[in-house]
Amino acid sequence: MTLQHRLSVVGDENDPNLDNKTPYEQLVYLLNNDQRYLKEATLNKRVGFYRIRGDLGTGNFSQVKMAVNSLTRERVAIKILDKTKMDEKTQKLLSREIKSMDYVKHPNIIRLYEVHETLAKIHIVLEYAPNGELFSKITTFGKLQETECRSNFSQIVSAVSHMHDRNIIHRDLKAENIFYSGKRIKVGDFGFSKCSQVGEQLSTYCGSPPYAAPELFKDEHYEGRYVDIWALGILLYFMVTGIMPFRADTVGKLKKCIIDGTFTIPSFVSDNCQFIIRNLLKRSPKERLTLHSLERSDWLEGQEFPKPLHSFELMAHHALHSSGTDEQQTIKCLNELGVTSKVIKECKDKGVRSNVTGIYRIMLHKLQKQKYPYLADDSTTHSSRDTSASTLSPSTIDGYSSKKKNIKTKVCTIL
Ligand SMILES: Nc1ncnc2c1ncn2[C@@H]1O[C@H](COP(=O)(O)OP(=O)(O)OP(=O)(O)O)[C@@H](O)[C@H]1O
Repeated sequence: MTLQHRLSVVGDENDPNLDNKTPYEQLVYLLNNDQRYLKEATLNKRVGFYRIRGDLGTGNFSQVKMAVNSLTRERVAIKILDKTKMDEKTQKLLSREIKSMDYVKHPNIIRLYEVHETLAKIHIVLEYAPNGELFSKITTFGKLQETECRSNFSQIVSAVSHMHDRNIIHRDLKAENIFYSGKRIKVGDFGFSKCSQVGEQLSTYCGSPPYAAPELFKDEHYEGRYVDIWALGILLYFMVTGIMPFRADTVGKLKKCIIDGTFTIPSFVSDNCQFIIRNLLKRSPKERLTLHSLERSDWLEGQEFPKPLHSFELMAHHALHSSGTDEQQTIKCLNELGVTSKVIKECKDKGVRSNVTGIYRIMLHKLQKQKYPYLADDSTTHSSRDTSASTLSPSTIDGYSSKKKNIKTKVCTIL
C-alpha cells in the first residue's frame, strides 16, 4: 500500500526524500520537514501523528477534540489539558487517570491509546465514542424505556464491577461520562478515579454534587466503592425518569436534600426497578446493594453482563515477545507500516508517551474489534454525534440547568 493510501494528509509527491521510505518513516519525515504539516502543528490542527478534525466539547479542566491518526486512519478523541493551569493536585489526578485506564480492560470502558506532551499542553488520546453521551440522549429525547435501561445499565454495572474487581474506583459516574459507541455503552472520564483497596477510607471529596452520596457531605471519611454504588442509583433513576431524584437550585440546598435522603419514584417505574433504586440509594453505605446482587436481581434477569477482556500486552515492546496471537498480528501490521522491532525497542522507555504505543494500541483494538463480535462497533445507532449530539444545545433537567451552570460543576472539595 502506498503512502497516499495510508496517510490522511499526503506530502509532496515530487519530494525525492519520500522515496524508499516506509509509511512510518515518511510520516516522521513530513512532520519534521513538510510546510503543511508544520503549519498544521502551529495552528493547533495537529498533535503528533493525529490530525485534529473538530471539537467534541469543553469540560471543566479540558477541551476534547476529534482527530484522526495519520498512519492508521482511526478516529480518536483527544483530551487537551493546559499545563500552565495544572497545579500539583490536578497533576496527581492526571497520573491516576492514566494509571487507572491502563489497569482496566473491559469492552464497556473507553480505552487509553497514548499521552502526548508538548511544552504547554498534555494530550490524552482516547478511544472515540461516536454516538454521544447518555446525558445528551436523555435531555434531548427524554427518559429511556425500561428495556433499553436494562440493557444499558447492565453494561454500566459490568464496567463498574470490573473496575472494583481491579480495585479502581471511579468517583465520577454520571450520565455525562457514559458514552455510546453504536448501541454499546462506554464508561469514560477517569479523571477522579483512584486505586483503593476494600475497606480503605478516603477523604478527598470528588464528583458532581447531584451524584454525591450523603457520606461525602457529612462524614470525614468514605469508602470509594459505596460512593460509586450510590452514583449508580442516581444514574438509574435519571435513566428511567429523565429527572434527578434530588433537586435543588443551590449546592447547599441539594446537600440538605441528599443528607435528608427522601425521594419519590414515579409510579410508571416498574416495582423491580424501584426496588433496585431504593436499595442503591440507601443512606447507610453498607446497606446498599452490592454489584453482585445487582447482577442477580429480578430486574436485570436475562441481561448480558459483558465480561472483561482476556489479558493482553499494552506495550508494543512487550508484544514483541508475546505468544498471544492478537499481539503477534498487531506487530505484523506495525512492521508493514514500517514500525520495525528496532523502532519499537527505541521507544520502550517512553511507555504510554510514545506515538509507537499509540499506533500499537489503536491497531490492536482495531484487530480485536474485527475478531471478537462482542467488541465490534455496533453500527445501529440511535443518533449520530456527527450530525446531532455534539451540537446539542444543553437542556434543562428538572431544575438543573445544563452543563454550563455550576450544578454540573465538578468539585474536588465539597464544602
Ligand atoms: N472518548 C470520547 N469520545 C467522544 N466524545 C468524548 C470523549 N470524551 C469526551 N468526549 C466529549 O467531550 C466533551 C468534553 O468532555 P469532558 O469529559 O472534558 O467534559 P465534561 O464531561 O462535559 O465535563 P467535566 O469536566 O465535568 O468532566 C463532552 O461533550 C464529551 O461528550
